[in-house]
Amino acid sequence: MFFKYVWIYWSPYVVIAIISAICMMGMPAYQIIAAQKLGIAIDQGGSVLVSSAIQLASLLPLAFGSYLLGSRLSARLSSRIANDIRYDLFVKLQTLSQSFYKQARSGDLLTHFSVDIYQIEPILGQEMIRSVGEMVMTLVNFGMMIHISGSLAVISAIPMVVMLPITLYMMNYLTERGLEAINQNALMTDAVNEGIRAQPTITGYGLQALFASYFSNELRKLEDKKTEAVFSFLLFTYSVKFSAYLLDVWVMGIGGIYVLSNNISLGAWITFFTISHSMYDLLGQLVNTRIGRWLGATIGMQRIDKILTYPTKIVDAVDAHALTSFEKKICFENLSFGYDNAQHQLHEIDLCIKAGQFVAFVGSSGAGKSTIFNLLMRFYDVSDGRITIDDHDLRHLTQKSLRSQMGVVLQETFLFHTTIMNNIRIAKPEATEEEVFAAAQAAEIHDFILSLPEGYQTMVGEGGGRLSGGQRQRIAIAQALLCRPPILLLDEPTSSLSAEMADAINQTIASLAGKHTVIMITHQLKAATQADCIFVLDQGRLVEQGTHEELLTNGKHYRYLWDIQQAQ
Ligand SMILES: Nc1ncnc2c1ncn2[C@@H]1O[C@H](COP(=O)(O)OP(=O)(O)OP(=O)(O)O)[C@@H](O)[C@H]1O
Repeated sequence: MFFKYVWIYWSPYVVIAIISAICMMGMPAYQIIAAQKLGIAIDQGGSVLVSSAIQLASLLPLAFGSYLLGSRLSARLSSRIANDIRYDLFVKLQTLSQSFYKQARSGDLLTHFSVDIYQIEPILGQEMIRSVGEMVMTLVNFGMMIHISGSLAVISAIPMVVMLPITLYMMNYLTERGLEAINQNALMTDAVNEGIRAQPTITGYGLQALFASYFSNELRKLEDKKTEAVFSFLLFTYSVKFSAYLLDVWVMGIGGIYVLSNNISLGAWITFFTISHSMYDLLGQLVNTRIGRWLGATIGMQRIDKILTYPTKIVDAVDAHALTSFEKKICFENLSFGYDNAQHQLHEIDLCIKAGQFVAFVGSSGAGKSTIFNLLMRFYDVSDGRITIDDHDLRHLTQKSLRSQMGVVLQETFLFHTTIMNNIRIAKPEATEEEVFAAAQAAEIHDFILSLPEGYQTMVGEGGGRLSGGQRQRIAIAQALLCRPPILLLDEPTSSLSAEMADAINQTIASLAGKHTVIMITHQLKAATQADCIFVLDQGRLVEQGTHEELLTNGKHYRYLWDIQQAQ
């Protein structure tokens, strides 16, 4: 899996990577030459020492400069590739369905962009190039050892072959421990995230001690997981170091026998030993430093892979066509739906909404109102029956064209930390000022905006915090209206507002009907009294429909809900 991503993200930069790898071989190549010169000096006497030193001194800046250039190129490559992954991850997250977000943990998602990519970044750039360079140099070193004495080189390598399965087993063990530590780190981030978001509730109910204890529990688990991961890694690195020292002793012993039996000269043996020492050094680095980082990167990539390969459940059909307008009606035909196969949340719903109508879906909590909304936006596909828009099955339309016919106002408005002008323009950045003013006028917020000292250039604060709930909601309506959508979907647009503010927004909404098809989901019946048709849901079934007056006279469930709400 890791190499699949190496291939994907490296292929655009192969040339630069090769140049960088070659440059980085400057220093190891210098070390081989230095070892050769030393051997020659021992065998031929001190006379060649001065000329060797002069040659080495002139080579050193070249080798060092080339190494620095390679490092610079590979550092750039690391950041570029890490950003490519971040970008793909971000884009993928934008395409994932609501069902993904219902079960995802935000702390975990944020950890992908920080910890996971942080682990991958050096590996897919510098470390990869260094590792390739070190592997090549290891082979070159071994070739040199064979050149000096083939049999001595083979005997020297025997312990490495023995150690290979142990190393592989330990790598596997390390990966598992590392994955556990990172997953626990994500849980800890999640707890912080929740603690910040739930701050008003925590303070309001005096839950600080409870949350502190919950967080401390998560920290303790993190401490355990990290200790295990770090200790197993240390164990691994020490055993590699131990093996490298053992190999030195092994080569020294075997080499001694070779020299004593005149199989090689002392100078050749010193060259052999210096090269083999530098090869074990390289291998030690490769295994200790690089493999540790490689394992970290593999863990990060495994976690990111889950997102990058997460199936996009709602995809456009191969023969999907674009919906260019909405002129007649939206119909639910014998529609049933369940979030999972075990149970349906909506049962056999039949209804029609004519273009230009103002309709409302009402019902008690859990009746299925938001589910209707999710299906209309095609965040999910129906289980049975179908939804049509101007006689086109939603599943045969492109999602983009379907949603371009809709403007959405959600229960909780999210405003970006920028100006009012930019916030209204969010869905149509190219909108002219006049178009923005017209949308704000229709949402009845234009005059208020002009009354602010900086007018449309007023910064709204993080999450729109400098505006009241009602003002935020009107800006959200202006946002939705800017694209002049034929259909306006409103999800509990007044639920968090005062009665006075809710009445004012309800008047604004009613005034939009006719110009738009307004579909509102609300549990506040008062918000629906002006609707042309109210659909009453109960436990996922459409139990009644009609105008407010008709339902008050003939409806049982509606009348029941109305009486309860009036009594409150
Ligand atoms: N993502 C989901 N996965 C599984 N079940 C869900 C999911 N979302 C909602 N449900 C279930 O579907 C049913 C209808 O929920 P829905 O949110 O549509 O009701 P609602 O009428 O909008 O309620 P409320 O007024 O409280 O928002 C409920 O029983 C709910 O538990």
